[in-house]
Amino acid sequence: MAMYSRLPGSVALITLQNPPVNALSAAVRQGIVDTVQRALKDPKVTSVVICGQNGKFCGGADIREFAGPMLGPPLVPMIHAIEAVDKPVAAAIEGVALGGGLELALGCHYRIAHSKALLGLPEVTLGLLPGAGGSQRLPRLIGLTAALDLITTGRHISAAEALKLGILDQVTDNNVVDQAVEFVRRVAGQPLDSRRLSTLPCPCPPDVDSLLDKAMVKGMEKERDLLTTLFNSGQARALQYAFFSQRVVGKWSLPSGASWDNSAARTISKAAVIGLGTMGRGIVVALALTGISVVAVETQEKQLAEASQAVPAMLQREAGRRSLATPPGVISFSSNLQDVSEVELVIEAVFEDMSLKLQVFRHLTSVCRPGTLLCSNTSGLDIDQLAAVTQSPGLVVGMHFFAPAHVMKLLEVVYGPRSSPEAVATAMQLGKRMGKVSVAVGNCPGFVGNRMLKPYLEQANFLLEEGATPQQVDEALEEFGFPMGVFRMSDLSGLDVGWRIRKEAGLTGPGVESTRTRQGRRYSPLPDQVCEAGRLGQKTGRGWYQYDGPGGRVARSDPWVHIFLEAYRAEHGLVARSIAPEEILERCLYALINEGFNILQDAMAAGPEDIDAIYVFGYGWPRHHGGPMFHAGQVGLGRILERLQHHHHNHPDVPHLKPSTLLRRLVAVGSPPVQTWREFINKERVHSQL
Ligand SMILES: CCC[C@H](O)CC(=O)SCCNC(=O)CCNC(=O)[C@H](O)C(C)(C)COP(=O)([O-])OP(=O)([O-])OC[C@H]1O[C@@H](n2cnc3c(N)ncnc32)[C@H](O)[C@@H]1OP(=O)([O-])[O-]
Repeated sequence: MAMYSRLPGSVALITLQNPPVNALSAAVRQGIVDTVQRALKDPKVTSVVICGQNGKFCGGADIREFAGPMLGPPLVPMIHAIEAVDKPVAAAIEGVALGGGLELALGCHYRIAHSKALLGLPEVTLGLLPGAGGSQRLPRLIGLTAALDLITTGRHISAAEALKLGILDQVTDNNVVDQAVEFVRRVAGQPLDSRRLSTLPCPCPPDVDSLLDKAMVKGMEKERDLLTTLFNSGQARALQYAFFSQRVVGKWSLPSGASWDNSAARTISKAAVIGLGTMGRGIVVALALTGISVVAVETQEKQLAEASQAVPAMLQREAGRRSLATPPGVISFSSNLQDVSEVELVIEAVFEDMSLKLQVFRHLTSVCRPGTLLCSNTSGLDIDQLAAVTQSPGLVVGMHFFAPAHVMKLLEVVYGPRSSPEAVATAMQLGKRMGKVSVAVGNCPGFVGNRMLKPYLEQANFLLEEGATPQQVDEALEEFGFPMGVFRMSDLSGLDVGWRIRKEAGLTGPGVESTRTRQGRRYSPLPDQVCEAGRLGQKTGRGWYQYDGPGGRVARSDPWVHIFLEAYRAEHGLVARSIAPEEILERCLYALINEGFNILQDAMAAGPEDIDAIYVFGYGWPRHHGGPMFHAGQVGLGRILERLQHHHHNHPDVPHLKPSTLLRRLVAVGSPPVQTWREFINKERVHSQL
């Protein structure tokens, strides 16, 4: 909707009304068309101001409408009509003017913004282009180079930057509507031709040839054709899904019925971090950046001395990167666990070893005030076991950060069977304050992300046994869109991490027989043998690849690995075959997706959006493929099921390839869209089908 009012002094005010961001829904567009007409017809009105309700100008086209048929007046002619009005029209921009919101403002003759407003054309992040004249008006206003930067990056810019670029006519710290009204009163009666951006020539740099000039003449038509193509593309659907899944996960719910809207979070102002290795340091920085006072504890003196040098430098760098003032003096370092007695929340980030973590939790529960939340940054250990040694098991949750913790956006908040809704709500809210995408997940080995990673890694190793090279596997995955294939990623994270976990699980180590079947299923000892050869990845300069030296970054193919793989295959009587990239993708990705279905079935994630957000924000899953579960829907659930059956038939000793019951059930009911799975799963659970 849009509200019309006449202000004293012949100014018409049009207020967009569509909470929370005044997106340009069909009703809003209709409202704008009607109210602009009214202002035009009213002879007493000499100028018009368009603003948005509740401190937000406009968040753009209504993304929720993209999935359905186009209803109501289209955006492009509506904006053209505003530009053609012969009374001055100004946009009063508060909060945001993004996408179609900025395009609407560019159709107005003047733009006045509040100093805190953000502007941008983020369509590219949704797989679209600024298709309501933005790709045409912005270059005409600020030149090709600056416009291309904004359109291709989709970045949000401050009002100050927008003023400098020439997008805005005025920036104010005061009431923006009042300023805009005063502005249009002042300019009423002045000629408007030079303010109609779509009619202006484009200020091109001298080296742009005449071809481009011609292209600009047909720009509006080209924009429309390209937008139509993009609207129908799978990538745009995936990117729009990713936008919403990021928001859906914030509305968490637990099987107990506790959820974001019925559980109160505590606001934390004082926290402690125990253990100042790589993860602990990152967590300290992430907390400090939100203005929380942090007691950073490390019992090993050498590590403490190093951390107290490194952490302030990290904090300063990260604050600079985010254009924030470094919060002064919020971190205190200590070697004494006793010093955490006054904090409201503790995050334990010691070495991933259950007995050590248990020891820390026993200590914490005796040192901390009653009511202190105790969190563990474990990447897969049992939260319930940790809770069991404390006085208040309800106040224990997992906070699984991803390295580097001050940079990576994902946070898995792990609830155990005894975690209280308040503890989950507090951890979720704290994550949000730290700028993370927090996802609530159940307590199972590896939680969600690492649990799904296991079958993925396993398939990659089996593919090496069967004839692939690490490069071939990585290339197939990188071609799909991962920034790094599985072997390059493993080299980066360190091969000893998984090795230690396999040793603890009794899968390898002294006394374990070196066969390719362990604990009743196919097992590849390849990664263990690479570690036994002292090759732990980038940190040792050798792993699945070779590097220039320890800590080297550039992966190069290593003849040692090829000789090693040949010898391994010969020893086990395996005949190498040529493996197509399609098989590599199917085996790695479908095994991972299948585990995703198992996780949904086990209620360890509330819905497919949770899994997809985890993979996009924590594991480099290409955003333009939406996430593993969304991708499954796009490939077709029937096809995924059929291929899993095929691979399981060929490898019956690999349980991860056995299609999950949930996948079968979804195919049986006609493969409904991913957005409906949550409801389907809940119903199936009620009827005990899962
Ligand atoms: C022909 C067309 C061409 C045109 O060029 C195409 C476009 O304009 S493409 C569009 C280009 N525009 C963009 O890409 C801007 C996308 N939006 C954003 O970047 C952020 O939402 C914004 C910065 C505006 C606010 O951030 P914040 O304060 O952290 O708040 P938040 O993020 O949590 O959102 C609050 C609620 O608003 C909802 N919602 C938001 N925007 C839209 C929308 N356009 N539509 C519908 N809904 C939208 C959001 O889902 C959430 O809903 P819920 O049910 O409460 O979960």
